[in-house]
Amino acid sequence: MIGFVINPVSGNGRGMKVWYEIKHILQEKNINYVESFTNKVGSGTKCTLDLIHKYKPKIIVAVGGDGTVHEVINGVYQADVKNHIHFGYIPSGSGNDYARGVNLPKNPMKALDVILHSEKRKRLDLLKIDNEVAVCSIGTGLDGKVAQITNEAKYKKWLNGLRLGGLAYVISLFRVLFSFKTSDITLNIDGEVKQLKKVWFIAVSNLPFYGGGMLINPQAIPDDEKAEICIVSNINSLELLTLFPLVYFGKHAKHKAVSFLSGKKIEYVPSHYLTTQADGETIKVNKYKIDVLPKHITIVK
Ligand SMILES: Nc1ncnc2c1ncn2[C@@H]1O[C@H](COP(=O)(O)OP(=O)(O)OP(=O)(O)O)[C@@H](O)[C@H]1O
Repeated sequence: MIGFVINPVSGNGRGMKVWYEIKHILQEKNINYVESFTNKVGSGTKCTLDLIHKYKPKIIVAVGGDGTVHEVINGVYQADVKNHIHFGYIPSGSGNDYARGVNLPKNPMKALDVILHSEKRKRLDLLKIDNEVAVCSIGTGLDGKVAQITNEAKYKKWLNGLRLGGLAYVISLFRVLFSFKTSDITLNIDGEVKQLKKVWFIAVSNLPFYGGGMLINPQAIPDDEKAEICIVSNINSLELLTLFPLVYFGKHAKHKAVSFLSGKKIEYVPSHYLTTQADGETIKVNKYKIDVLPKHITIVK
């Protein structure tokens, strides 16, 4: 049996249209499936847990955007089924950082084909912070604030409808950049401590992309049992603006304000509270402590 968790409002309503097309094919092919619809922010995790407990599906599929991927993966994580239930994905959002990062088709019908016919599986690491996991990235600072503003913004909806979801992050960046307060941070990676000054953000990645197509950590590999970390610090807002377009091409690496690190246990203490995003969803954090969970989820490829 295959379990589908559908976010009907993803991609400004595209999720529901995609689901109708998929459902039609599933019925035509006599595939054994169950469905569950998300009804508010965060409900994808509960939908996933309910489907797993009731039906024990072999594959659980998220139909939505990166936020839905995040919620369903958290459901699989909380159900503690490790690699016994496999994760599939049908994109109907607009960010597509997960699909891009693991090389899945962005076309929903081609993605369904993979779920129905592919025997290929891959085990991915996850990033854990407090009791939450992320599959793409966890970012603290400016990117967390940009994600928060974007998720609350009306323009995200209509830009998603035009499949220009990435542009919403650009608009939000301009909205927060000049009022954002950088932070001094004590960073501990696998026991090695660094003092960082005037940090804009720390982006911890399992997959290379975030924010709807920015190649923030080009070296990130999702099954190497470590995270890649990009830190931007010690520049002013105008310099940051010139750096920003380079991130889309992964060309920010040579800039003096950018440093890359990697590790398995990452802990940081900022001088003031900073907003955090996990896979683009704003999360509340008690402790800025990220652990890499090696090969913790199996995906359909
Ligand atoms: N029925 C619902 N009503 C309102 N919000 C919902 C509903 N179901 C899910 N959500 C929330 O919608 C948000 C966005 O979901 P998702 O990321 O899947 O779509 P998207 O934003 O269109 O895609 P992307 O993130 O790839 O651009 C998530 O925070 C999710 O919790």
